[in-house]
Amino acid sequence: MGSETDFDAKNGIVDGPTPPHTELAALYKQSFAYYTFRVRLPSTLATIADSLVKDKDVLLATYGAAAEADIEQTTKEVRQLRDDILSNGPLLPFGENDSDSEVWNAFLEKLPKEKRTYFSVCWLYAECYMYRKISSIFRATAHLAAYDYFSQQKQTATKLSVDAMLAVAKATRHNERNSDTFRQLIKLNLWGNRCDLSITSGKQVKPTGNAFDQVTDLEEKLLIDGTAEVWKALDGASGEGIVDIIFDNAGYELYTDLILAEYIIDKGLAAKVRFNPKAIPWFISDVMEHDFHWALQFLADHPDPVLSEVGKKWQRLTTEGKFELSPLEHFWTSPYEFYRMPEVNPSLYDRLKEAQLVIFKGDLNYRKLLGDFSWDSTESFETCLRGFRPSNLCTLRTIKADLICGLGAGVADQLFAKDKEWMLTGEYGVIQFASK
Ligand SMILES: O=P(O)(O)OC[C@H]1O[C@](O)(CO)[C@@H](O)[C@@H]1O
Repeated sequence: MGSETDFDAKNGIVDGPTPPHTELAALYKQSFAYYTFRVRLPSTLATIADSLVKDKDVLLATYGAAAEADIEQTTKEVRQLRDDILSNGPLLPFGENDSDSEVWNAFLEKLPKEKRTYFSVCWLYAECYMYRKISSIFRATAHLAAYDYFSQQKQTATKLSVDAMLAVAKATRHNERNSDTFRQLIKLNLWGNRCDLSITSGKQVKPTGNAFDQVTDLEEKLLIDGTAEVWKALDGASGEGIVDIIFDNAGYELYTDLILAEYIIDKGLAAKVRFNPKAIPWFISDVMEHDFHWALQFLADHPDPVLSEVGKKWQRLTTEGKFELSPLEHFWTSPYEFYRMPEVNPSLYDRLKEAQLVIFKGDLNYRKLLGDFSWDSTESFETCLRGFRPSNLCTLRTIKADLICGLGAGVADQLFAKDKEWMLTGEYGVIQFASK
């Protein structure tokens, strides 16, 4: 690879920030997208390839000796993908016949030709493409097609969170139905989104300290607090309804999702909470179906009786259908912004319409709600949703990408004056609500 300057010149990189009211893209050198494609994602890919080499014996023991050639092939292809990104290669159609290939290929086909490379296309599309591409490398093999190459990292993250999980479990067994308790739990859930593995390119972060003290301490970092409206949407309803949670990360965040879901069921705020997992390994730590079941079993088997009781209770709620895993939807792992859901996946949109509240977790879901666009920071959330209003909806997001809306006048400027990287660290958060 040539020098940074050669790369930038060759690929028409613009030396500046993303202009206002523009699609985010790695094309802008001072954007987080540029750093993501130059540094973070190549590092994620290197970790996958290195782990395949390091874990070879374990993989052979699990998938059989015949998997050796697949391990070599996938290692090679993942490294190739890394090189393709570092040389701003093209986004090519998927060759295989998987259920979502057609949707992906139709999407790629509609992109203007000059925009079909990692650094020229919208950041959201390129990053989703990369995770879909990794999945297709493994799916094409005879023995590793079902292998979740992120599962070890997700399980380690869960194990590292046991102290925090136990403290939360002990503090939440005798909750009351009231807006104060709900406020604590929704904020606990919001700050749980700090623990995602993709912002750190896979480096583990152990949640420490008392989670409820943190909720209080972090109050000034919560830039928009729509909790009261969310509570109204739940408390004012019949209790017979459905709440959908569009999952983000496994580990501690998933645990706090389930703590909130348990409260919603136990306090009669809804009859069912439906969880929406990812169909393929996604952004390192996103929850897949097997992560959900693994987490419940991990808790149920835990030697600590409080955690074990929690795990068994959540398994029971799942058996009773009060916790429900929604059918897998490839839409969540497609490149589409959510405002395009009614056209691309009308049945999913209709399903979300059944809910009294839809909770979108995390930074990537926020990017998909807003459509990777440099909105004015004071633009209203409703405007930025571009008509996506299947039901009452809210977003619980710690800020890890350079886009936002709904802030008061001058707030973003003050934050930039304090720290020019304030949008990239997960230090700040928002709870934004839009009614149906
Ligand atoms: O797990 P989350 O909160 O969706 O965050 C996903 C990550 O993906 C990004 O949106 C892009 O890589 C980051 O900003 C963030 O680190």
